[in-house]
Amino acid sequence: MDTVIGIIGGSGLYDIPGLEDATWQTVETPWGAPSDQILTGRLGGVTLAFLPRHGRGHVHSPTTVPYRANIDALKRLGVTDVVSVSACGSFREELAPGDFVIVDQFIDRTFAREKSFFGTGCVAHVSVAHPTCTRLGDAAFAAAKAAGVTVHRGGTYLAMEGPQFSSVAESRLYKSWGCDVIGMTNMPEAKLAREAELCYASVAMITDYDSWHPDHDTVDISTIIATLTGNSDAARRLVADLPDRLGAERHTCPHGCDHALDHAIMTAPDKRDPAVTARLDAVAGRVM
Ligand SMILES: CSC[C@H]1O[C@H](OP(=O)(O)O)[C@H](O)[C@@H]1O
Ligand SMILES: Nc1ncnc2[nH]cnc12
Repeated sequence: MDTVIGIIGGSGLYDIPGLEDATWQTVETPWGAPSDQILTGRLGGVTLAFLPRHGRGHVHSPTTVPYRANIDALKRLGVTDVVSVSACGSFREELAPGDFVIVDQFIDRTFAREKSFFGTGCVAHVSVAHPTCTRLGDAAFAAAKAAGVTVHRGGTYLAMEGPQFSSVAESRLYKSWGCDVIGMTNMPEAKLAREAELCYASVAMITDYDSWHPDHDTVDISTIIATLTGNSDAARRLVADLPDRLGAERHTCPHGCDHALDHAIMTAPDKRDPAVTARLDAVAGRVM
């Protein structure tokens, strides 16, 4: 089996220059249209698919990003490994603006999004105890180092609904919970990637200290954009280094990400709704 790398580009990352045979492809899914066309091509001998999470021109808010369509579309294109790149606030002094963090845990505080491919007609429960893939996170960590950025391995990402930033009281609360970074988009994306049996890693690009820090201004969009402008080249260097780390030949994930559905579906085969199972062709076809 071949490795196919999927990159979900967040705020500030809307394209990947330098792909061989680059084509923007329209992909249709049973969950509607993805955020945008998907840029496919070859990089370092590996196939890569790039999806701008908010769409080119930043048209989708964190709440309206079509997360299910995005993950389904990547799966449909044969993607095996998804790396998310996201702008994030920091809850720790030592995670400074400009640094990258390879996130490994999440606290999901979003509440206005569809969070599963499954439901009435075909119920499934996957584990997200370890919501990111260690092998893929290690590759992203090494690629970030090679890209010359200050990068930290491991961190808990608080996913908030947005689109407004947190109040000072909320920011202090999340910090007191032990969260490391905050953003608005990695949930339910990471949960859906697990349901689709895709390895998922998240690269947080720190843009600000949110609103808890006594010596820094509370977060606003102009600070974020200023930091992102400096960060986007480093993010592209990181992406360019990934094919070498992952290799063209894909082996079974040692952490089981690609077998997450093995024992997850609860609904008896004769009780499954055919219309619901038809929608799951790409995501769960392996076990249906
Ligand atoms: C542009 S600031 C807020 C916005 O940026 C982050 O998006 P992404 O994770 O796609 O980089 C954050 O989660 C908010 O959606
Ligand atoms: N402080 C913050 N809160 C939520 N999302 C963010 N994205 C970048 N900085 C953020």
